Amino acid sequence: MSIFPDYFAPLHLSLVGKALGKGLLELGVHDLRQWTHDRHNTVDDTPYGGGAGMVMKPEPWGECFDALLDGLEEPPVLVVPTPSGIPFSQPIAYELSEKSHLLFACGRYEGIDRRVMEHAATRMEVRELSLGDYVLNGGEVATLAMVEAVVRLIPGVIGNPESLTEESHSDGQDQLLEYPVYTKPPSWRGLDVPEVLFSGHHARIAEWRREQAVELTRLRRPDLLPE
Ligand SMILES: NC(=S)c1ccno1
Repeated sequence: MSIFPDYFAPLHLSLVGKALGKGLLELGVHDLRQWTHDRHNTVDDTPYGGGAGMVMKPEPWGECFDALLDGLEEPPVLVVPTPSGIPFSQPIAYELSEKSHLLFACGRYEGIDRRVMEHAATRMEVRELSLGDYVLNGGEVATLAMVEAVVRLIPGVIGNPESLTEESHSDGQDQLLEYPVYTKPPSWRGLDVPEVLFSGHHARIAEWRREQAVELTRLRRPDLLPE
């Protein structure tokens, strides 16, 4: 749900697009203005208590929920991308990938009237999630990122599911950052591929990759290292 539905055209590309084509998931993009009734399709108003900017009115959201939940066998999960949310993470992506229906509420302006999330919580699970400690102009870009992170975990979307086990933040990597990867040529602009990767000695290669992952994590994300 967004006032800029065209933001989601990229979801018809690449892996998500292929998954849609294979029927592994369905995608609906809903223009919130469809649930306004004035000639200007107004979705915002001035904030109570004063302050800069505008706040998204609750009425269009409520009517949008009514329409989208109508006829659903079970309630969806409402995901609200917001800088004030719980940090989005790979474990949360896995959790969401197992849900049957996700709704993404893309806020704009100074945000969505708080009563929208309070009302939504009476009829579905609500997850206010943040991509990081920075502010975007709206929830659309964050939704694109979250949808990609979630959809790629749906069985059948990624050709080789093994590749999911060795990437950063995966269980197969103990949530460490991913080790460096190389391909041909063996030497490029004076830079050589580490010899161990030519050894054919799988145990040594695995050990080297683990060491690299631990070192990279220690340098960049010591918070991810096991206690
Ligand atoms: N950091 C996130 S998710 C966000 C949403 C809107 N602005 O920032």
